[in-house]
Amino acid sequence: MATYTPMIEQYLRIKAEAQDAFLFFRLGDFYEMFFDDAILAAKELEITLTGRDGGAEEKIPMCGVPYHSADNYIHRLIEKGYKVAICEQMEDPSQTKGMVRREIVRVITPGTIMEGKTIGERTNNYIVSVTERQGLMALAACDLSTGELYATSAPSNKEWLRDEIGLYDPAEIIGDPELLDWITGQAAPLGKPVVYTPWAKAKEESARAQFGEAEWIRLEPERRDNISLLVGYLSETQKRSLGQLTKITAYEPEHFMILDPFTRRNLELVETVRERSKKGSLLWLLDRTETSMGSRLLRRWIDKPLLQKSRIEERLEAVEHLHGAFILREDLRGALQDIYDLERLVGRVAFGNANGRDLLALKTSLRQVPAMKDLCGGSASSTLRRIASAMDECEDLAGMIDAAIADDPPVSVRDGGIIKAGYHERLDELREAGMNGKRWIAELEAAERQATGIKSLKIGYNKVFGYYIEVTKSNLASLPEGRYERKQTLANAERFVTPELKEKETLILEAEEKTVDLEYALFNELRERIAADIPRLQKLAEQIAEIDVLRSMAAVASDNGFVKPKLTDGYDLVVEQGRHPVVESVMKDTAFIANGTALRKDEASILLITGPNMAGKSTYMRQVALISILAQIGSFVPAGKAEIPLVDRIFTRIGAADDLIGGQSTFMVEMADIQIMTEKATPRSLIIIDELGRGTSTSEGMAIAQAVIEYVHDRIGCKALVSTHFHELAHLEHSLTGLSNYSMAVQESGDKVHFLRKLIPGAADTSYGIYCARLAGLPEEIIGRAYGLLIGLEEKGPKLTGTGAGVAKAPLADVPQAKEDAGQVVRETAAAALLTEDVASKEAAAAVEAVAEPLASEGGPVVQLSIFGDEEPSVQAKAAARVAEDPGMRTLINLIKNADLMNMTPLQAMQLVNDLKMKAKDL
Ligand SMILES: Nc1ncnc2c1ncn2[C@@H]1O[C@H](COP(=O)(O)OP(=O)(O)OP(=O)(O)O)[C@@H](O)[C@H]1O
Repeated sequence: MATYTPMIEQYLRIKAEAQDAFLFFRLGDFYEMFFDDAILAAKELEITLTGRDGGAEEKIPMCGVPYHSADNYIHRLIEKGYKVAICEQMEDPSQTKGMVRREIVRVITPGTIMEGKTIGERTNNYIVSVTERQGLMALAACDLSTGELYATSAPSNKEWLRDEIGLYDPAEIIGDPELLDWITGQAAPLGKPVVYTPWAKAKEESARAQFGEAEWIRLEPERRDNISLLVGYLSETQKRSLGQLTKITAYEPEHFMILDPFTRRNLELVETVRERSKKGSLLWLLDRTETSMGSRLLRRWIDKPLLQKSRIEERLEAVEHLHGAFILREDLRGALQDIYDLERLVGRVAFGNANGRDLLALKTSLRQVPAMKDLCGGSASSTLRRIASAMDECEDLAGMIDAAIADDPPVSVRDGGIIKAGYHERLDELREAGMNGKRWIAELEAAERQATGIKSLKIGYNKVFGYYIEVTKSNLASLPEGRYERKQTLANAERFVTPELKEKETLILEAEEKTVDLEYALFNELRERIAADIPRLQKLAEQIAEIDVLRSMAAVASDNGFVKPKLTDGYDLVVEQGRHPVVESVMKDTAFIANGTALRKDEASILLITGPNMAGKSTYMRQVALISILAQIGSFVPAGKAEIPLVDRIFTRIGAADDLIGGQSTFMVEMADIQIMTEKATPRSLIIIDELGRGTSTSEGMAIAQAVIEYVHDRIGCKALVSTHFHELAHLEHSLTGLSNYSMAVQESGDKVHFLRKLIPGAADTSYGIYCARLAGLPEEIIGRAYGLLIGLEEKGPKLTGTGAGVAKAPLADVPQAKEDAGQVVRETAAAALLTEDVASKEAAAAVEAVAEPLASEGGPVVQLSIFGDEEPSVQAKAAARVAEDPGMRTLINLIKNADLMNMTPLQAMQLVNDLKMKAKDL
């Protein structure tokens, strides 16, 4: 064991308390790091790694950052997902004999950081704690910088937990290790890198004291447990009062529409799928708020659309009035523009790091409240009047700040200049003494100049020598002997002091020191006084945010031609002239084509939408979901008219987010989503599936698509929009009474296709996939070849399926040649497979034939099996005969033959497809 110096021993003792954090160990004007911390920090922060003698033979790795610029380094580490423990000197080294006592004063973690650019102004920064006890899962989400704390719980269900966590987009998650393990293993698209800390130390008593007995006992036991844990973690890391946490906003999950993280991403509610930017999302379109608090609240509303009609209508009522009152909107905007981020200001007041400028910002904000209150109080909206009447103007607090804080206070609270003259008698006296002293010095300077005749003589001040008389070398001869004591020699001047100057200096410096100390004490007193009123300020911040959001929604509605939706308790969703709000807003040169939607219980609750690529299917389906969400957050909607039933959950299965999922195949993800949908959807849900079944072979994909659609129709009975490339599924309209075929209209002219973006009744018969490939700029050679292959395939298949019926219509000059080529390739491939020694290929080829034949003869489902064409029949027939002897093949054939399709449930059909696949694999 190495023996270290006492200081390194002290370091190691303290480091043991903060194993998972960088320990910033204060040594004079630096924070130093040692050992592994130093090696890693030097790399992460790109600072020099040095060594220090620490008593052992080898030097200890060390690096450090200056105390004054530490914040910058701390934020860089936090951004990279590390924690930083700040260890300060707890005693004045000049007054201490031996080693200075040091302690960790705060552990800064990604989820508890209060300031700096790590936390976006208009976004929350949450730490989430998760627990599970006796079949119940609980979650609490806390933003220390704003003082928000949300709590909820539900019967144990990991998907629920994942969805709920997704809403908060936390920077840090603490709690039960098993739950954390599961969450880390999830592919759920959490927005930013998350720090996970298993945590089991609860502080129930502190939590109870923090929120008060009345609030505490109202909470369910599992929520109490969870919050006790969170408070345990916060007090252990923050080591100070958490005065900004004044209330717990508990909520029941079933009061809000459920949107899983994939749906939120697919619908680009708060960020876009590709760039993950706010720009281009629904939030971006809706966010015309003036305050950061408003912006954060709007996001929470989008995250949690309401399910209670009365609450939605309350919001709609306010939006409607603001929509029609341009002047009121503008007046409110004017007032809101001068309101700072009250929530974060209050957070800093509670945390003890608010400065003079923060308090001035608080005062300026509070000064706007009376005008807002008047404007809302006098409006025609009962919702706005209700908010206004509950608003506390906090005039007393604004008055206190106004009386105390100077008009232009410095950033630091320790250097004086922060308190106004006239606020405190003793302070005024001390300032006067200081001023008098300075005046005396000015007079002395004039007198000395006169007495010595040296015009350039001046009296100056520095921290080391205090006040001095400075005389240039050329004038030294004019200085009388005796009275002047030499203190410092410069290149071309000498500095002196006199006894009377020293005496005055003591008086002046004493007065200045006392002034600064008193100012600091007075400032703290005021800050604490305001801290005692935090709940009032937080309530006010909420009301201002709400007005800001309602005003913003009205402005968006007015500028974008939205209308007020009619909410119903019924089933039917009927939209006339609906538009996709974001796509419409970014379209510059062309107009967005509006489309209606009618999903009715007794007519069509499922729309099966076919149509070419690029025709606008995804846009249309997303638009229906967004209109529902907008209506349920209390916003107007982009439509001519809309009747919206309350939707309890929106499921989306849209390919765009697939690239986010690591480790699982697109198809498996699709199936897992569908599985959750079949389990969780209710008749009040809305399902949106884009290109169902596309992740697997055409035949299986189509079978699954049909089975799923039937299940949604027969078992769930909810509203659904399904787009598909499988035009064959159009026949479902005959067997499913609640399904209607629709397609996106296109117009062909010459070899061009025009997308009309209009939803029309009836199914489409082509995909124009290759046409779209050409639009995307693929080389003509590939396009020509693809058309050729397609035509070759079409002519050879047992039945023409899916894509490409329209291809023949495209008059491409090189099609005949391409077709010829394609036929040749197909022939060669089939022949090669059968004639080589590759047994697997031969058998596969024959198996295809063998399976196809009985299916065709029994009129079973049509399968796209056109890869071999009908050349070389004798070779294939021989191979088929050989394979038919195989017992495995026979089982497979029998399975298909005996399948009673008419009496199968959709899930049984899926099971059958799966069994077939397994059996085929074994062959
Ligand atoms: N109603 C509309 N009015 C005007 N332009 C539209 C409309 N709908 C879609 N578009 C434009 O068409 C483009 C393609 O739309 P979308 O992605 O919805 O097509 P799609 O049919 O889903 O295609 P794919 O099957 O290839 O995904 C959009 O990016 C948008 O710019």
